[in-house]
Amino acid sequence: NTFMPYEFSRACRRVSARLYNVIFSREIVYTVEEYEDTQHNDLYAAVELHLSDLAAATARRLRLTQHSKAASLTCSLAESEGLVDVFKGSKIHWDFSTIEQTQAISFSRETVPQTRRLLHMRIHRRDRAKVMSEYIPHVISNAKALESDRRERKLYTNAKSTGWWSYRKVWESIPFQHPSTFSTLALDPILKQKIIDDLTEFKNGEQFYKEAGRAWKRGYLLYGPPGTGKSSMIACMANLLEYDVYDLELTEVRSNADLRNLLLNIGNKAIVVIEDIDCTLNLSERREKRKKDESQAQPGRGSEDKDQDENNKLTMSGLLNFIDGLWSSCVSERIFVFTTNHIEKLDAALIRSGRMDMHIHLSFCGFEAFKVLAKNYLKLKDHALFEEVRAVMEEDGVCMTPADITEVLTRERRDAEQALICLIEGLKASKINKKVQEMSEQKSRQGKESLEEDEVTEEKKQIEPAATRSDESGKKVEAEGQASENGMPSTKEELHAQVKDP
Ligand SMILES: Nc1ncnc2c1ncn2[C@@H]1O[C@H](COP(=O)(O)OP(=O)(O)OP(=O)(O)O)[C@@H](O)[C@H]1O
Ligand SMILES: [Mg+2]
Repeated sequence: NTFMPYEFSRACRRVSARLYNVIFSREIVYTVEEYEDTQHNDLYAAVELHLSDLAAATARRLRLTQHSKAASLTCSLAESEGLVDVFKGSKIHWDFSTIEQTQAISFSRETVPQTRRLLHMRIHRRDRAKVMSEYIPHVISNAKALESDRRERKLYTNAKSTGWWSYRKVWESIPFQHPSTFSTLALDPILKQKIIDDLTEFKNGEQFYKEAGRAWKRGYLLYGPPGTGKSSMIACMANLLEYDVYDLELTEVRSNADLRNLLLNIGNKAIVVIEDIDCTLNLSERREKRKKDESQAQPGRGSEDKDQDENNKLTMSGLLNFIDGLWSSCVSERIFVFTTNHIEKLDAALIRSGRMDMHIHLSFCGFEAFKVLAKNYLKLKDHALFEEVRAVMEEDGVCMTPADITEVLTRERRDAEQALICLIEGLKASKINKKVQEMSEQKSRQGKESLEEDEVTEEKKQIEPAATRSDESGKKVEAEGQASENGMPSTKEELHAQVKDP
């Protein structure tokens, strides 16, 4: 410093370093800094995540981090530590370093940390093009995949919409931790495989949907009696695809605008669920009820608000647009699942292909499905009583839902044989119950018909002269006599007695 001014020595160093690089070194060094000005550099986070596993396996000094939202730990290189990543035959050297900043001045609201973190990538000159065009995109996509694996999945439900102030937070969430997976789901193996294949194809189908010009979304309608595993299957889907679940409670949605707002706040990689759609879909009835409630609550409100009410309603077309309108295509990788116990009650427009692409019927437990339950609940792969279970299950009229069966197996799980005996008894009883139910339904149907006949006769009585009337009533008594001679039991006890002792 005494003999050579600082500026001159710095210029000399620069020139000599450049000359050395040009003449001798074949390396190129890229630096990825955590913050560029005050902006967080996404590439830094991607590289750190990409190198995490490699660092854990090869580096000797590491930093361990647990982010509040991440499910697992992240390993990263410690100060001055390095590693070598190999990509398509090229070696990529990564080193980590930090620079202590004496002062961090920030004019924006974001604060810049005092320590600047840097990752240096050293590559051979000949690999420059390959690294830029292939390696860096590979690092980014790998980091994305890792991030979705590691992040904690959420179960969202729509908050009650009470007015404009609730727009800011339309979904409330808790961590999604349902243990149901396709290996624990009792279902016919062929159907199960078909569903898994369909879901996997959907997840990997970004290119296909783009080329076909379709929005990257798919709809599943799950229908069947209560307790056949519809809700469980949604959990299985979420666990297989690693998507968040948005459980949409339609009864809390006031208008189409609210519904659209909810839709816009759903991220990608999401399963949007509407449970028991047949119960929540009676939109017109619900609307009337709400209007009535509101007018009761505010008696001053009169017809001048009618027009406004018309605009503030949830309609079927609003729901159809929610599923496949233009707005629904804004975010990709989304699955819609509706469940119902009564598919016949649903509007054909709602369940047409394109909205509900796959209709999945979940029904009573078959033998193959039972084997899955026996394995999960009793740890049994085979047993001497299995054949008897199969025989009873295949008998006509035997029907137990997986939920009923899991109840028996849970109760008797300490003694597997006892559990199977109870199950066989339960299956046999279900047959009797079903017959009793059918017969009582038949009887109530007949009762209704005869009531209608009575009404017709009553009307006739009023029209026809008295002489004819006596004839008709005579015939009717005769007909009733025949019905009881046919042996139709009149009380429930009689029905039971007949079924047990035919
Ligand atoms: N297919 C199945 N495999 C394994 N367990 C099942 C299955 N179906 C039902 N269960 C068990 O029964 C319970 C109830 O099932 P679930 O809630 O999935 O039925 P659901 O079809 O959604 O009924 P609902 O129509 O009443 O909503 C679950 O907690 C699960 O333990
Ligand atoms: Mg359910």
